[in-house]
Amino acid sequence: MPEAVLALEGLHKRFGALAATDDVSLTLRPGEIHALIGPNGAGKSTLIAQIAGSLRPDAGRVLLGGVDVTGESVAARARRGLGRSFQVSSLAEPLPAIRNVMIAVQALAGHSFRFWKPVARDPRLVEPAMAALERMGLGHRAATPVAELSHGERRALEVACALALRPRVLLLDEPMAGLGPEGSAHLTELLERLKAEVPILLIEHDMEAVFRLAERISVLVAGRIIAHGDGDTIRRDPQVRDAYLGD
Ligand SMILES: Nc1ncnc2c1ncn2[C@@H]1O[C@H](COP(=O)(O)OP(=O)(O)OP(=O)(O)O)[C@@H](O)[C@H]1O
Repeated sequence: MPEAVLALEGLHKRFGALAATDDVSLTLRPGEIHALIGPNGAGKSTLIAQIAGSLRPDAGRVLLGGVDVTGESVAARARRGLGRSFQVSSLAEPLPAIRNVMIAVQALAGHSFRFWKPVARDPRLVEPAMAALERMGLGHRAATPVAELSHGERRALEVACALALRPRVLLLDEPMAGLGPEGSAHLTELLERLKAEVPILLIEHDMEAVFRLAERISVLVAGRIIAHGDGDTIRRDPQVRDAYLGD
């Protein structure tokens, strides 16, 4: 079995008396989508914050490519290849799609871009930004301001911004949120193609997308993983039906 690109080992996080994360362990392997599902308040955001580095666990470890990053900052983890998209859009509305991706590329490259040539024409920014847009089916929308993109195109653009940082692991927080069935089906197709290149930890409420995309699913309820397995195992699990899926 290939080594996990991301591993969570026994993560605990308490807020006062509440165990928001209660001994959570999971792995993400190359080439897979591992979905994390669960009802509102289950602790998904708390868990993501511990993976990304904005929240320190009380106990347990986060490993990226086998390296313990539990004590590292958000920026240090991003430099190690942890890419993420956000539940709330962080795009610059008036700017063309490609400029948003270029800003992400520039952030990765840091200071090396100063005083070289106008940023807007710099091939070191334009080429990787265009490549990321094309991977998300947005090549033809490069020059379009974000404000004119559809909701589905914006979600795809957010993933393109994360991809431009050449992540080894992608953390996607509800990428289907607010998309209709058509938009969700389109993004599902794009993610299906993407997973061969970048393994994805997918936090998602859209169960059709989850069952279609995920090799493995972990179900989080009240801070604990109550079930883990492939789609069929999760669908049939009586505890999961009770706590989350219903009949
Ligand atoms: N900073 C905090 N201080 C105290 N309690 C918190 C804090 N952050 C989260 N919680 C609590 O921890 C629990 C888990 O919350 P969390 O936001 O992680 O769940 P979630 O699964 O992401 O929910 P949703 O799907 O609604 O976003 C909730 O009971 C929440 O009220």
